[in-house]
Amino acid sequence: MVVAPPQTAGEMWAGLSSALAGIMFMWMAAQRFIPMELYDHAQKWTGKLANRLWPYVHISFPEFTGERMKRSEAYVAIEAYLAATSTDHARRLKAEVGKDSSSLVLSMDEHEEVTDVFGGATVWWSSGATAPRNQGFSLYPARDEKRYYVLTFHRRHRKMVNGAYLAHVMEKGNAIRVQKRQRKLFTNRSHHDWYDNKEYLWSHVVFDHPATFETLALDPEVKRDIMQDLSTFQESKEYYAKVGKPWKRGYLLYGPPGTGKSTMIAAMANFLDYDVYDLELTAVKNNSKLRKLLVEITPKSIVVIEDIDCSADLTGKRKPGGRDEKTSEETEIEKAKAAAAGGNEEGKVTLSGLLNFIDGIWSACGGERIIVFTTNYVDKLDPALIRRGRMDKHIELSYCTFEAFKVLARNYLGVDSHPLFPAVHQLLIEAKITPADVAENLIPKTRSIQAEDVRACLENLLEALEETKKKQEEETATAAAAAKPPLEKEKKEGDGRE
Ligand SMILES: Nc1ncnc2c1ncn2[C@@H]1O[C@H](COP(=O)(O)OP(=O)(O)OP(=O)(O)O)[C@@H](O)[C@H]1O
Ligand SMILES: [Mg+2]
Repeated sequence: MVVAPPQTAGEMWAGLSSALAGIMFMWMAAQRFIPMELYDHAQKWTGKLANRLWPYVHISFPEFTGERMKRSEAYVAIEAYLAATSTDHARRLKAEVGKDSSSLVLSMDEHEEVTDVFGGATVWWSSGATAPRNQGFSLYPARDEKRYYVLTFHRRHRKMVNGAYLAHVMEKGNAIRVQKRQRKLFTNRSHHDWYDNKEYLWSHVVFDHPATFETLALDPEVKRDIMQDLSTFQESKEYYAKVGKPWKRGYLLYGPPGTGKSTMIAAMANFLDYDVYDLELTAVKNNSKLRKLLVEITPKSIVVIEDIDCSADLTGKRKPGGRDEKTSEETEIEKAKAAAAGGNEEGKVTLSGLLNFIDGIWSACGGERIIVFTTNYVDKLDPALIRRGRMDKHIELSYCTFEAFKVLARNYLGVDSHPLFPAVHQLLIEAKITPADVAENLIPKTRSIQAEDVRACLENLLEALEETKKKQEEETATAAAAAKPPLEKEKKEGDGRE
C-alpha cells in the first residue's frame, strides 16, 4: 500500500481535522433536533469514519516532562538519533558547535519532517514547538517555547513501533549522544535569569579544560593509584548493585592553595569523560533547594564543592573568614533569628542536609557520580563530613616534589633533564614551594623555546627557591624564638646583664 508522503502528513492532518471540526459543529447544531439514540449512533459512525480516513497513530515526545520540567531522556535520545539519521534527508537543518569546537553538528530544525524505515515499515518524525506564552517583542529568544517530536505511523505497525522500533531509537540515540556529547560545566551560581524572571537550577558552559593526569604534577605512584581507583569505580556498576550501594564515590582533596586541587578535578573529569557540577553552597538557600539541585544532576558527573570549610555555615560551627567555633550564645541568637524568620533550618543548608546529599536516600538519584570536596584546612572540617565511607578517598596535594617538578619542566619547557636539575632537586627538599609557583617560573618568554630560554627559566626558579628558603628559615627562627618559655628568656636576658 502506498503511504502518505512525509511532507504532506502534517498538512493532511490539518485539512482532515478542520473537516471533522466542521462535521462536529453541524452535529452539535443539529443535535437539539435529533433523538438521543440517533445522535449516539451517528457519533459512533463519525469516529469510525475518522479512523478509516486517518489510519495513522501519533506519539508525541515533549522536550520537558514532569512538574519540575526536567529535560526528557526520550526527547534527548530522539534528538541525537534524528541528528544522525535525518540530516541527509531533512530540508531545514540547524547547526550547533560540535565537541571539538571546530566542527558543526547538524540536527533537524523545528517544523521539519523526515522519514525512517524500520523492519519494512515507514514512519515519520516531525519536530515542532508551541508558541511562547509571551508573544510581545523581546530582544532575547523565548524561553517558554516548548519543543517536541511527533512520531507518525500506520496503526498496523503499532506493536512493532511501540516495541522494537522505539527501543532501537533509544538505544542508538543514547549511544550517539555519549559518543558526540560535549561535556559541560554546570554551576548553580547565576541561577536567576533576570530577563526571563525565572529561576534556573543549573546553568552551564562547555567544559573545555586541558588538564590531564599526564600534565598533572604529582608523584607518579599517587597518580597511578588515583587513576586505577577511578577506572575501577567506572567499571563497577554490577559490583555496586550487588552490594546494594549507590554507584558513587567521594574524594576529599586537601592541601595549601596552588597545589593543584582544582586542576586535579579537571583531570579527573577528562579521564572519566564526565560532566562537572560546581556546587556553590553559599548560593543554595536551604536543604530543600539542595535536594532540587541534586535530582537535576545527570549520571556520569563529578559534583564539586570547593573550599568546603568556608562555603557554608554548616551546623553553625563554621563561618567564612577563618574563625572556627561560635559561642553557644551566638548559636542561640542565630536559632532565635531563624525561628523568627519562620522556621529553624529553613533558611540555610545544614550539615545534616549536606550529609543527606552525600549518602542519604536522595544521593542514589542518577548513579555513576563522583563527589569531590576541596579544602585548604582539612583539620577544620567536621569529622562526620569526611569520615571514610562518605569521602572514600582522602588525597593530600602538597608542595612540589622533584618528581612533580619534572612533569612541569616537561609540560612547560619540553625537557626531561638539564644540568641545573640537581640544584633544583636540592632546593625543593629545603624549600616549600607550590606547583603553581614553580609553574609560574617555568613560563618561557617566547613560544619557540631555545636552550637559553630553558636555562633562563630554571635560573629564575632557582632564584625563587633560594628566596623562599631564606624566608622560611627566618620564619622558623622567629617562631622558635616566640615559642621559648618566658623563664628561659628572662634567664638569658639576666645572664646578658651580668
Ligand atoms: N599539581 C599541579 N600540576 C600541574 N599544574 C599545577 C599543579 N598545581 C598547580 N598547578 C598550576 O597552578 C595553577 C593553580 O592550581 P589550582 O587552581 O589547581 O590550585 P588549587 O589547589 O585548586 O588552589 P586553591 O586551594 O587556591 O583553590 C593551575 O592553573 C596550574 O597551572
Ligand atoms: Mg582550587
